[in-house]
Amino acid sequence: MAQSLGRKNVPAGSLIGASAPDRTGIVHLGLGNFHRAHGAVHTAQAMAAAGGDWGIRGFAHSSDRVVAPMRAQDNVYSILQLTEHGARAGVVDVHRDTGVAAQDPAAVVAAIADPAHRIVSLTVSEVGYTRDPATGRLALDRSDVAADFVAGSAPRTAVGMIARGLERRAHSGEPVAVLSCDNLQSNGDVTRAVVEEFLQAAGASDDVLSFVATSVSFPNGMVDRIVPKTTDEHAARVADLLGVTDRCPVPAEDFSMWVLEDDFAGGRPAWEQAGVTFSTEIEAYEMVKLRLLNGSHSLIAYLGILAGAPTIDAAWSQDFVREAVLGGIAGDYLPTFTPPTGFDADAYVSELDARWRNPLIGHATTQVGSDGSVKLLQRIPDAALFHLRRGTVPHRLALCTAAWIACVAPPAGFTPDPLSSRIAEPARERLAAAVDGAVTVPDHVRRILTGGFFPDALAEQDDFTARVADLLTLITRDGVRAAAADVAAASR
Ligand SMILES: NC(=O)c1ccc[n+]([C@@H]2O[C@H](COP(=O)([O-])OP(=O)(O)OC[C@H]3O[C@@H](n4cnc5c(N)ncnc54)[C@H](O)[C@@H]3O)[C@@H](O)[C@H]2O)c1
Ligand SMILES: O=P(O)(O)OC[C@@H](O)[C@@H](O)[C@H](O)[C@H](O)CO
Repeated sequence: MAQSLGRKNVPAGSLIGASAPDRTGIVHLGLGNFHRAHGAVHTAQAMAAAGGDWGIRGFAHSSDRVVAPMRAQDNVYSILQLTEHGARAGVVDVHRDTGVAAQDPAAVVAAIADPAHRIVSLTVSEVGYTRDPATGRLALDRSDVAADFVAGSAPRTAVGMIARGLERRAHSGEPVAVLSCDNLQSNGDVTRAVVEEFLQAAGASDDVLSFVATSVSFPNGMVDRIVPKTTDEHAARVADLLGVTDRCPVPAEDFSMWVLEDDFAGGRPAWEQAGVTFSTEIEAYEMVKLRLLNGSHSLIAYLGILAGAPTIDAAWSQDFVREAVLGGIAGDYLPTFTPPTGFDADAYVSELDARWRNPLIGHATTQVGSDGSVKLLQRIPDAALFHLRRGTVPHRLALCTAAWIACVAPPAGFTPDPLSSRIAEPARERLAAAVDGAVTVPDHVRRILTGGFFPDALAEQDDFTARVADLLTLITRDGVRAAAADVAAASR
């Protein structure tokens, strides 16, 4: 049996970038697969190029699924890079300490307050920002959020932990950047807004509010690397390639992109020497990523799930999925924003084609389709409103919405493919309550679209509601291919 991976057992030539020094300069919340394959890798490469005390103190939110195996192997792990031409593996050694936030929230607060830490980075998922879907503001009425307002209580939400950490840090006044690496439009601005809303609701002092306003930066950024969940096959592949056993490897595509606003109040690693782009056009990059990639990803996932496709590449190989997605990119998404300077849409779409086609990635449609009630808010309403306000209906955005409803809140009498039961949807119970007693598909759809799951501005658009209802009717009566065919015909 192969030896276990550990700091003293890193196979020769396999280290990605540099090992971090013992001093930590970054606190990371959301120690999952994406951070380990993205921010951590770019940081290891930046330290190889220019040094720096940028070791990472990483916290998972509530489970020790990643932390326990990482600790057992000195917090090193491997990246299994999966390309169409084969796989290769490398080892990352930048986490100097790991923990579970829910088990020790005081440690998170203390780490954020510690002046040695100059960046607090986040991959807490779209759900972790605890926002109200209808308003986009911090959901003050949620019980977990409200519980965190109580002075002296141990915070449970990510926003509560960040706010309490900054409140304590205000004593030293040391500047720090809070860096969201989640798939949210204007992710830095959103993070600042929810943290400041928290502090105001919790009665923070003017000194604290002023410290956060002037000495804490919240850079916006676009993050991109497809990083699926780890399977036993990935671990076996790593053992073959590296000759050691890794209990928590991370599979990833070889593509990686990170575009950041250069606004780091406490300094930053030399990421510009490690493949990261610094730009003043972040919003445009976010639009490209969140709409063309993520929005399309959701459509591929829900159409695929309804057609019984377990992975993105299996769904993407079906003509009706490709036609709907490519039509959506050209007709529903590209007209809605001005891309960054020099952006080549054809090249970008060709690259997406290759990335989605990659058979080694095995990205589960149900992973991409999970948390749709929160993820779709980034991917559908603003783009849909762009068209609806000009008097046209964005058919593929309506199709994505109908397919999501068919998967997670199916109308009475319709049973979606069994794959749909593997979708983690935090709003499942609230959706079921909203549609309880609905007698027709249009009534079912209206209850969801006006039930606080989407912004009011979209809920008011009767044409959109009607089109979603038409398409959901087709999905339930004639199948998902018939609905996609109807969209194709309507878009000609
Ligand atoms: N996986 C990808 O391909 C990818 C690509 C780009 C961006 N992202 C961003 O990274 C996020 C995480 O993806 P991942 O692949 O690491 O997932 P993951 O399941 O491996 O990790 C998710 C992390 O988020 C934390 N988390 C989950 N719910 C939370 C909550 N309510 N509050 C606070 N923390 C919470 C968990 O503790 C975990 O550490 C995504 O939601 C997305 O915003 C992921
Ligand atoms: O991150 P997830 O797994 O919650 O959602 C899957 C995708 O839509 C998305 O994460 C993409 O894989 C990613 O954004 C690519 O950069």
